[in-house]
Amino acid sequence: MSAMQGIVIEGTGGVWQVRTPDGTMLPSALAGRLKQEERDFVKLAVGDHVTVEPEERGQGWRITAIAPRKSVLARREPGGRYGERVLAANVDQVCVVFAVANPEPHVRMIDRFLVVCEANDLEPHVVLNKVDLVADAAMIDALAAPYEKAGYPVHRTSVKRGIGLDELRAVLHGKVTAVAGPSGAGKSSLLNTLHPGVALRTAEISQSVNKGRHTTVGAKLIPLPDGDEGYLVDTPGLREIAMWGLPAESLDQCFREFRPYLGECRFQDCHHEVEPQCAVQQAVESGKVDRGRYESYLKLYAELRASERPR
Ligand SMILES: Nc1nc2c(ncn2[C@@H]2O[C@H](COP(=O)(O)OP(=O)(O)OP(=O)(O)O)[C@@H](O)[C@H]2O)c(=O)[nH]1
Ligand SMILES: [Zn+2]
Repeated sequence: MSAMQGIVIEGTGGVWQVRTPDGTMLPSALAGRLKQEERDFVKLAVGDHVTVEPEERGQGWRITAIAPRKSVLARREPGGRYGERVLAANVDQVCVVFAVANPEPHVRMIDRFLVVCEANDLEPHVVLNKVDLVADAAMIDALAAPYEKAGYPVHRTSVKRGIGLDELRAVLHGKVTAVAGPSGAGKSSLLNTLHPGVALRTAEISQSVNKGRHTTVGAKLIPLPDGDEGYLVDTPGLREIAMWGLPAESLDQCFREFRPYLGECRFQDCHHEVEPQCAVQQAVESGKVDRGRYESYLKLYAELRASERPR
C-alpha cells in the first residue's frame, strides 16, 4: 500500500484517526520528523488534511505531511503569551442558532458570537429556529434584518413544522461546520432532524467576552452520514474560543458592515465612540449601519478595553 490522503477527525493519546475519502479510518501516529518540527502553533489538529503512509512494520499508519491550513479555530491565550491553542483546522463555517422565541433571542449575544466568527475568519450563518412559535412574520423579519443588511446569510427554520430544513441541509453539505447557540435554541433537534443519529456536544455561548474557562477541549469531527462529505465540528466548549486576546482596536473589523467606513474617520485611531467626523457614527445616523449593531459594538469595545487594562 502506498501513501494516502485523509482528514484528521479525532485524536487521543498520540493516536490520530485519519479518514480517507472513501470513509476508511486509519489509526495514525505523527512521523518522528514532524514531531520534531512541531511547535505550539503548528500542532496537528482535527480538520487537518494529511498524507499518511503505512508503517514498515505493524498495521498502523504514519502521518508524513500536513497540508497548509485555510483556517484555524483557536483559543488565544490572554496576552498571547503561549500562542494559540488550535481546537480545529479548516473549519469552513459556523451555524449560530437562536430561537425566535422560547428562549427569547438575545440579539447582543448574536452580535457577540458573530464577532468571534469574524475574529477567527469563520463564515457565520445565522439560523433563526422555532419560527412556528411566532405567528407574526414581520417580527421575524425585524429580527433578521440587521444581519441580512450586514451581509450575513439568515436561515429561518422550524423543526416542528419542517420549515427551512432543506435549505439548512444544503448549507452543511460538503462543508466543515461548527454549530453554536444558547441552550434550548434547538441545535440538537435541528441536527437530528437533518441527519438522524448525529449527536453533538454543543456549547452555550458565553455571556461574557473574556470569561473563558481553562478546561481541556477535545474536538472531534463527525462525518455527516449518507455520503454527504460534510463534517460537523464537535467541541464541548465553543465558548473557549471567546474573544480572548482580541485587541479592542481590531473589534471594528469584526463588524462586517463597518468595513467600508473604516479608514474614513477623521482620526486614524478613531474608536467610533464620541469622536467628531467619525464615518461609522455617520453611517449609523444615515441608517446605513444598524443602530442596534453599533450599540453592540460600543458595549463589546468597552468590555475589551476593560479587560486590557493592567491589573
Ligand atoms: N416549537 C418548536 N420547538 C422546537 C423546535 N426545535 C426544537 N424545539 C424544542 O426546543 C427544545 C430544545 O431543543 P434542543 O434541540 O434540545 O436545543 P439545544 O439547542 O440542542 O439545547 P442544548 O442541548 O441545551 O444546547 C426541545 O424541547 C425541542 O423539542 C422548533 O422548531 N419549534
Ligand atoms: Zn470612527
